[in-house]
Amino acid sequence: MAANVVSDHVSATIPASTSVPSFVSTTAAYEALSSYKGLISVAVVVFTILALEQAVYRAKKGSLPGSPWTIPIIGKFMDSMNPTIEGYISQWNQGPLSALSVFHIFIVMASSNEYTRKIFNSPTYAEPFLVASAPEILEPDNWVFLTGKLHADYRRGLNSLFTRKAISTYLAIQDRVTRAHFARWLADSKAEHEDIMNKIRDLNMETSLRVFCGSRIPQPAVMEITEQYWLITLALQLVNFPLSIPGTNVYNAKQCRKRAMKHLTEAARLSKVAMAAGETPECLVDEWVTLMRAQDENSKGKTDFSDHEIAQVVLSFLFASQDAMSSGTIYLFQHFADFPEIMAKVLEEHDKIRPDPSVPLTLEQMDQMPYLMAVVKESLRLKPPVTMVPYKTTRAFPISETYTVPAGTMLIPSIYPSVHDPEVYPQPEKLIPERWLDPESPANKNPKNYLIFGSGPHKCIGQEYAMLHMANTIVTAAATMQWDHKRTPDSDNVQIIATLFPKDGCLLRFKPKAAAV
Ligand code: HEM
Repeated sequence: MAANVVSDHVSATIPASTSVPSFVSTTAAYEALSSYKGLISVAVVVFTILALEQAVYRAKKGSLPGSPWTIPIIGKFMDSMNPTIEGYISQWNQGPLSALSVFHIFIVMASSNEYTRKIFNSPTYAEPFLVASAPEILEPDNWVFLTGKLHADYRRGLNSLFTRKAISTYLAIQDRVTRAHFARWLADSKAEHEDIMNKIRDLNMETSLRVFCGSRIPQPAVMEITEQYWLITLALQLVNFPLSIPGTNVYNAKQCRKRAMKHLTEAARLSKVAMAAGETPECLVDEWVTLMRAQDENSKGKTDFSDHEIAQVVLSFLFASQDAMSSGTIYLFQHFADFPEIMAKVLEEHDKIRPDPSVPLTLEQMDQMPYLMAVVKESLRLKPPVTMVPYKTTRAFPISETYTVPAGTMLIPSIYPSVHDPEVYPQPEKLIPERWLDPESPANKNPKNYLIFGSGPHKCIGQEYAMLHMANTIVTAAATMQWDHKRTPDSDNVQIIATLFPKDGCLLRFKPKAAAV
């Protein structure tokens, strides 16, 4: 019926002079109108969806600053493909909380210290939300995905791996591995300056694997994991094709994880055999197995870790540390070269404590080098490896008096603004290690701003180990080698590959030190 009405109307509008027979023109017009009508219907549906998208975004955004509209469908996808620190700063400058959306994922970013800390410390409302592909990469039952009491209990079982006593035994391993890498850097040193990104990544990976697994993991396995780990870093970018199909970053990372897990599980098995045979513990896994053997049912936390679980924990440590440690170490090398007066002061302090640089440093000696530790702390502050940590709300989160973050929102506490706050760190863009030496300085009076390692129940478990590893690496490098930095217009610019790196990769040239052993 309706069709007739339309066709009558259309035929009436066909000019009488047309040479086309009227029944043909009527049918053609009818078809044209039908497809026109179809197009209109599609347009109405699309328009409704887009309007709904804007309405949902605006409803969730509420009073928060941020674009009043979201770019249809993709939101700020293009920005997240190529993140820049300038882009983040402009988002943070919008307010202590601001909104954006990427592919319908509603995101609230916190820039103030107050809100950032509140997110880190509100486990009943928000939990860490690594990248969407993380469960594929690490396996969904990896302990890093646990929450609440389960997480706390599991983590308690791991705390013994990072006590001062444990860390002091790792220093000698770190020393041995880093010196072997320095020797190779010197042997391979060319006339031109070279990008040190890969050198540092390799050094950190081998150090970590030897600290965690000692000789329980054979050298070819160390090399295989070191060579392939980059595949995991690539899959960790905030935006990635989410499915694991051949050729995608997530698929490649998964294959890399499978190979790494095979080696790490075997290392755990060998460690259990060696400890049962009464061998002396020589690495983190050995210490852990020894502790497990000594624990009884009254011990707190989880104590019965299988080979697979041990391997998963080691993998989680690699996952959490490799990029951040590489970022922190690269900037230390760059800062030591760019500020020779700071390097000279570190060496002056060091030479009194360790006159013979061929001997590994002990933890007690590290304790006697406050200036060195201040430089490491300040270098991390200036270029925080982790600028923000994605969390997700598990329920509506009344974060302020005027705004409640909806359940299921990606909520991002940002570290960078807290450690660049000019009230707490005057001249925040300058490397000033001395700010950490005066107990009355605003930096020391406001420890809550130093969020480099997070805060709350998920605070970095490897913080002390990481600081000591980086301090040991840089001071031993400075005591045994010389290097100069080829500065480029990009040396102070930042590229974000999961963590922060100098945009030019940091071009250095190494030489042996005349008096170095
Ligand atoms: C410069 C080096 C490092 C930096 C800047 C860093 C930073 C961080 C940050 C910001 C977090 C999130 C904290 C939170 O959500 O509150 C974190 C978590 C974590 N980090 Fe680190 N980290 C570093 C090195 C390491 C190392 C060496 C290890 C292990 C040996 C490690 C293991 C972990 C683990 C397992 C977590 C998750 C803890 C949990 O969920 O309970 N990190 N780290």
